Amino acid sequence: MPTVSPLIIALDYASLDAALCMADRLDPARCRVKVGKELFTRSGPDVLEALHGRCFEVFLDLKFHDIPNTVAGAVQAAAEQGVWMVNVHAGGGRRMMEAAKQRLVQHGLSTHLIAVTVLTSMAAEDLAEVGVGVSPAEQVERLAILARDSGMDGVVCSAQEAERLRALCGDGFLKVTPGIRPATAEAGDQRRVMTPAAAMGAGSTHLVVGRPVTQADDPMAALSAIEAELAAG
Ligand SMILES: O=c1ccn([C@@H]2O[C@H](COP(=O)(O)O)[C@@H](O)[C@H]2O)c(=O)[nH]1
Repeated sequence: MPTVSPLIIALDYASLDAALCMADRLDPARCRVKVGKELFTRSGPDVLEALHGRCFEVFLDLKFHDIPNTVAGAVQAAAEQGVWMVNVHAGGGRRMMEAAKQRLVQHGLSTHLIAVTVLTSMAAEDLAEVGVGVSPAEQVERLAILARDSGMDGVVCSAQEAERLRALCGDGFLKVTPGIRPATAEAGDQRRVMTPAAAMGAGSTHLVVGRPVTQADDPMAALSAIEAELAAG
């Protein structure tokens, strides 16, 4: 039975064993899990098989960004391994996103396909350094509209932009938000952050949480505290 929880726990570990050690403490009825670049580069597809075997729905967060044909093939490969969600960079452009979507449709694959807008680790000054002279909010909005018009099921953005995107793209357009930080947690390298309850209130559909749970002294207590915060609204 798929979970109704909005929580996606980022399994950012350097080995398959360490990731599965955490997964074995988590309950697939209470959260989904995310496999990112470090873990996938170390473990390869074995990690997907192991997590699926434990009944988790998996977000494969590899943020594909390449020419359309290459990204379409990568997205197809991910979907054929049964992942619940996969992503590309919206900055790859309309033709890249359309090719990826078309490939899923052609092969009858129902994996959610979303696009990264502006990384939650980036602030206005970071954007300016790479030649983007508008605010993160404006750039997110621009890329979210492009992603929607290119057939994406949603975007990765910060919760700070979720309310605006809900108004622009509707409730059904997924707003997957990393940069989630309980009030007492350190931001670390994240720049556009929000607490779990505030993020849901702003219109996030899914909350990606990594270090506040995985690096906590008591990860399960940290997860329970987030769930309690969400239940209290
Ligand atoms: O814009 C983005 C896109 C992806 N991420 C990923 O989410 C988690 C966040 O982990 P924390 O430890 O909670 O900061 C991590 O795997 C990132 O690669 C993101 O943070 N921002």
